[in-house]
Amino acid sequence: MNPRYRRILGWLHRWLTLILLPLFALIIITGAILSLDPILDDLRSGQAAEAPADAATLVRLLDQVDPGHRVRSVAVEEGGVVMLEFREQGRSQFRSFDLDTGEQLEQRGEQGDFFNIVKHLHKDLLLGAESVVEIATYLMVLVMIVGPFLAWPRLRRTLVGWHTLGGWVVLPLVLMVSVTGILMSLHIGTPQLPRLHPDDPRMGMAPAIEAVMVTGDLSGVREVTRVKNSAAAVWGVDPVGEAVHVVSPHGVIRQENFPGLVKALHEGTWAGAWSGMLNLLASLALVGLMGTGLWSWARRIRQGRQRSGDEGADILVAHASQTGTAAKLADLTRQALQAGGGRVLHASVAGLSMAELKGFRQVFLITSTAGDGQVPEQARAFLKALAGADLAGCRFSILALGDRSYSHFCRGGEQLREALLAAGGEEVLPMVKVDGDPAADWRCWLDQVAAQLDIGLGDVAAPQGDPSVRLTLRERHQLNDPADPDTHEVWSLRFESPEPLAFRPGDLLLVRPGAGEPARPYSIGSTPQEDPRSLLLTVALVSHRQADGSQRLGKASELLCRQLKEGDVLEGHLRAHPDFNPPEDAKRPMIMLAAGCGIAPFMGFMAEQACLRRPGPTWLIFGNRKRAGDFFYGQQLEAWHEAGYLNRLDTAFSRDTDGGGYVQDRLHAAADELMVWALERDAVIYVCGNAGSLGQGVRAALAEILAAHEGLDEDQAIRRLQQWEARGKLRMDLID
Ligand SMILES: Cc1cc2nc3c(=O)[nH]c(=O)nc-3n(C[C@H](O)[C@H](O)[C@H](O)COP(=O)(O)O)c2cc1C
Repeated sequence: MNPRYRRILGWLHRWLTLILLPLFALIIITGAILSLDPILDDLRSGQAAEAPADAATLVRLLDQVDPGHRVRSVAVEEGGVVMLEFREQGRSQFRSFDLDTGEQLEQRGEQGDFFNIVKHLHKDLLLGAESVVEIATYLMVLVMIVGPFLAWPRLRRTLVGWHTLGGWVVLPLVLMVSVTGILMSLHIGTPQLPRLHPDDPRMGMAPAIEAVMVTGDLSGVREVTRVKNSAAAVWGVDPVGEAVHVVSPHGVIRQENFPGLVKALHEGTWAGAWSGMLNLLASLALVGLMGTGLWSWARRIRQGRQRSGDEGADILVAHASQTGTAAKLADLTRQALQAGGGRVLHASVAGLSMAELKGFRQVFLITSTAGDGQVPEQARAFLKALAGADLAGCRFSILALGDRSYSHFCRGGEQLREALLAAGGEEVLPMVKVDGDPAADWRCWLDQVAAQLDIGLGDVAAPQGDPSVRLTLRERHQLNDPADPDTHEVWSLRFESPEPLAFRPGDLLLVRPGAGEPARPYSIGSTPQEDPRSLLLTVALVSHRQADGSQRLGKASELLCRQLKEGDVLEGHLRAHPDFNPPEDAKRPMIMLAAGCGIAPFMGFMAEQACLRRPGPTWLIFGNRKRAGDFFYGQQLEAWHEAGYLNRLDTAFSRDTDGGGYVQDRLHAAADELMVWALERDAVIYVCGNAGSLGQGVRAALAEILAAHEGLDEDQAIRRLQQWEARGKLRMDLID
């Protein structure tokens, strides 16, 4: 379906239910209670007699036992027994009598008033507001009809899966109950009753039967019930056959169709207890559908909002981090300030709105610099939003992490500072720039922060530095086809450490190609679960075209791909990258989107998956140029797929005819499935590859798919993605 229409329908389905929830719930729950009436009726009445009672004998019995005309209903049962319902002090009393002798046989009490009150609540909210109930019922039917347009029924063991399948299965039943309610309110399919007045005297049961005997030649009676307070319906046999006569002070009308299929369907009386149970089932199904729908909606909102810290905090510690250092320091800052008595919230800038920023007494921002003097990927949208923002009154301080060996030292921090000042923010502490290991500078800055806030510090945990490692190159092989000039030169390298290492797949090995050279991070694509001494790297040879047309190779990648020989030793540092490790919850599904050497960390994710037999499902979309020339680790990936460790494997080879295009094209092609994984199963989406092509393409594709699926406009979808990023549901490890 056209995404726009689907968006509108999804919006209607959700918001009508949310807005009218109390009304819907009241109508449905009272309906469920009322559907118990025919069930209880069936249980409390004995077997209906095959032969009707002689009308004259029944009148005689009624005259004898009900001279005051207090009986509300009469039912003729097997064995010459007549059950009469008396009304006494607002309660129903059921008494059975022998038809011939008039002797009383049995007596039972019943909460008659209860059903009456519930019925009125159901019909007019006890306020005479019939039209409100009618309109709510129309809208409820609209919500029901829209449901099936939003998703096909498929067996999926998720909350929304059950909601969708359940909605399809019970649709005819719930429509029957609600549409018949509407028809009744429109008097369609209901019998023509005599015109009754509110002050009409109430017809006694015996006079009603007598009236039908006179006008309709009634011979036998099966049942007499009350109609609209004053009239009575006499069910019996006349010369034409089985008949119902409605008797009022205005006369007798023989009914062909009483109470009519519509009413019988709505009230569940067309097949006694069975039809009542069907109606009860419909009501319970509606309660279940509302419950599952609301729960999944609330869960999605929660998914987007999670942050760590205090509710109603007045101090914000925000981070903008590429490889996790700033995030770790920001969390330690939060802990220290909280322990000192501050009410502190820690969040990534990715999920922060401008309005929110102004709500804090003070904002402390820890940011690193990435790429070639850029803000980290997760801060790009934030930086853009600052451009048009009014942050007058927002008091901020920045700790900028960096490395002097890069040409734009701490440029990321500088850019954010300039943008905050331009938006009217007030800088409280002068910006501190950190070169390399941030532990000591951060500790000094933290003291300044505490002094500025005038709060003490609790126990301050020292941030762990990056441990150094000595690795021996054991094996290196080229992943792309060297004979194909269309492919990039990419190598797979296996290193060995003399002692076991503590790391996780997705952590980084920092490699400094020479003294004074900046360190370059490489994702680790192996798992200590398989071998804690072994590190797998996937490295693309970087080459820049210089002004004179010659090629210059990236120093770190040249060292790894060309200069290092098998058996050579490499010194480096291990850096934890908690934002890009497999999810802590082993059952949580992972969606891995990789382009080119972006496959690097996922080899480790998958190795761990296979080693630990992790139960969470996995889905990899790998993109490159040519299947024949650069399907990196293709055999291994297919083997994992066949063995069931990789549940779904999609490929996109952009230069092959029918190769599947780009990763984002595969996302669009599998949009429905993607939403099931992301929204219903709460999968984590990992993206690794080039920032420009893969990063932007995937971001745009996810926003479009989310917008169409969730009924969001473009801005809302982008904001939702930012929230996903802020809480680690969408994790990007991109290279400029
Ligand atoms: C790929 C890469 C590019 C970097 N570019 C710069 C830079 O241009 N200027 C700078 O001062 N620091 C640069 N750094 C250093 C980081 O800002 C620094 O290591 C910081 O502690 C990382 O923090 P994070 O883990 O929170 O991203 C770069 C680091 C990496 C890995």
